[in-house]
Amino acid sequence: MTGAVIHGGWSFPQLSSFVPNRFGAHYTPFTRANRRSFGQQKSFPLTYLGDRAVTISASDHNHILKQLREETATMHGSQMQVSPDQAQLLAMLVQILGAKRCIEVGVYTVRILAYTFLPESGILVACERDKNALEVAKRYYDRAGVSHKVDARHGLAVDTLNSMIENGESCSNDFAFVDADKRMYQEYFELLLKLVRAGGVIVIDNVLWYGKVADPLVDDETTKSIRSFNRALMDDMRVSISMANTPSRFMGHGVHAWSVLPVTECLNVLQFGFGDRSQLNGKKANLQYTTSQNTCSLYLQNSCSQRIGHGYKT
Ligand SMILES: C[S@@+](CC[C@H](N)C(=O)[O-])C[C@H]1O[C@@H](n2cnc3c(N)ncnc32)[C@H](O)[C@@H]1O
Repeated sequence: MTGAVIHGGWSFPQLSSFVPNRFGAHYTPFTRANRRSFGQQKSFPLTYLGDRAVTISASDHNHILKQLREETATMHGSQMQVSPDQAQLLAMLVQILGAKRCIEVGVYTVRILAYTFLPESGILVACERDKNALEVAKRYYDRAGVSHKVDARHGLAVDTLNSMIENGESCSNDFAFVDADKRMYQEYFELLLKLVRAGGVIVIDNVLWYGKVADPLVDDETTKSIRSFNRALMDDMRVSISMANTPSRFMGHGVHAWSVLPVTECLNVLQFGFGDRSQLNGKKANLQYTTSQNTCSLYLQNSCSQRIGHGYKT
């Protein structure tokens, strides 16, 4: 096969030989990967693994958090809440870091677990533009007994972050989590680089955006914006980065990739997204596809040959 790549016993044509198929209309555009309906594949469906990961590593043992999840599930936008395993990873980072001052950009209702690890003198600045969601979050901060550690700011996150800088809070924060408007990621990042101290951690969610950043067929504004943010980060000498893939039951897409980006002067940043870091660098990305009788799957050549896209023959 011309241009084939051998990986893990499989032979895949290079992505470049796949792309023209779009124009030849051999395949419909990719859909989100790893849904249960794709469970006939040779690899384990990652949603299943996600379910297992949640079950074995991060059950909602905090009953207040569980109630919050249940209430949130009835709300508009409930799919936005992070899964328990992801929340637990954040909580562990906050704990390991010994964070005292945290910033959350895009709160919705959840994430209490992370901030229960803040010391009594600790503070979370919670930026959220949705008043209703923030009210729910505040009610549960009360119930969890952490409301004295939360400075809930209703409004646009950029305004809140700018006002913190104006108030002289630069370099005084240990940890930040970014999960609001994806098209604003670069702006949030620049502001947080000022606000978070050297040696702190910045966590960024959804950087691979359901695998769309690696799908050449997707060019909506949000995806393009995340792509360009990711590219900029790869070349940003102020940070060093890392990404962890975590399965996500609640997001329903199997692979949920998270990465950590430390700043050169030891500021650490963590990205969450979908897929693998190799997706983020156009030059290094090594995407392949494989076909069966009726389907076509897009793979990343990484340690676990993740399937990140799926299409059907037309
Ligand atoms: C994906 S949800 C956050 C989920 C939450 N971080 C969690 O982990 O469960 C995104 C939230 O960001 C908020 N948001 C979006 N754009 C915003 C902005 N420009 N300023 C403040 N909040 C924003 C939305 O209202 C929404 O509640």
